Amino acid sequence: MTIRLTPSILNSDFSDLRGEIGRIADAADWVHVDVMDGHFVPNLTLGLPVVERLAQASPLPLDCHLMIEAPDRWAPAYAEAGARSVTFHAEAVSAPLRTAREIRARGARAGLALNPATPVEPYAELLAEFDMVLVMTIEPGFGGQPFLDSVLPKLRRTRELIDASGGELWLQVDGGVGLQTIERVVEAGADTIVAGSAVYGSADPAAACRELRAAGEAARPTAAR
Ligand SMILES: O=C(CO)[C@H](O)[C@H](O)COP(=O)(O)O
Ligand SMILES: [Fe+2]
Repeated sequence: MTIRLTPSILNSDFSDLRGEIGRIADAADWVHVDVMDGHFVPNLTLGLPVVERLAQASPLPLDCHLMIEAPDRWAPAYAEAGARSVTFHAEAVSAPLRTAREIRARGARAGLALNPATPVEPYAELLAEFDMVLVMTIEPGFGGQPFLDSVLPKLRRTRELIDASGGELWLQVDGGVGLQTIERVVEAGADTIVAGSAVYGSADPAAACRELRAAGEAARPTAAR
């Protein structure tokens, strides 16, 4: 298990997204793009036309986190727009298998996101259809919220289910992850780390990425090193 860093541009300068991604290009693995529709979450960010242009302009592959209603209808279009990973919420989707298959058929990785109060067990049998599970460690909608320790048992349980499935799924955490919390999530089994304000709240986002990666690698469970 290696640590993958997928910094979120949610709290970056939206008037210069290409430049903001450029600041982390040498220090991160992917860029996490938070798509919010003002309905599934009480915040509105950006949508398909912006993702399509970013996919062309970004030196890093796009990891799109869809916080939208009706992902059945919209998620495949994000794969077509060039996102290399498309994650939709379990709470919003009607047909998770069909939607995951439609994302994969368009050449992107398919992710399933779980809000803090959503259990993972009902999805255990579906994991083979996905490439990633995203465990939210805040209520989605806004960056800069405090990390919810209460989600850690579910994170551990998700790691167990992924290992038992024999699959190669990535386990992503999103929300309130920074130098103070990364050790906890990596010890609990996360291998793919979203960090928004911890990266773009820093004067040197690339240095913040390198520090986070070092702290994450140091916390990796011994057997995984
Ligand atoms: O999905 C999100 C919010 O819903 C963001 O990815 C997340 O909040 C990142 O920001 P921070 O690290 O500051 O919590
Ligand atoms: Fe996110």
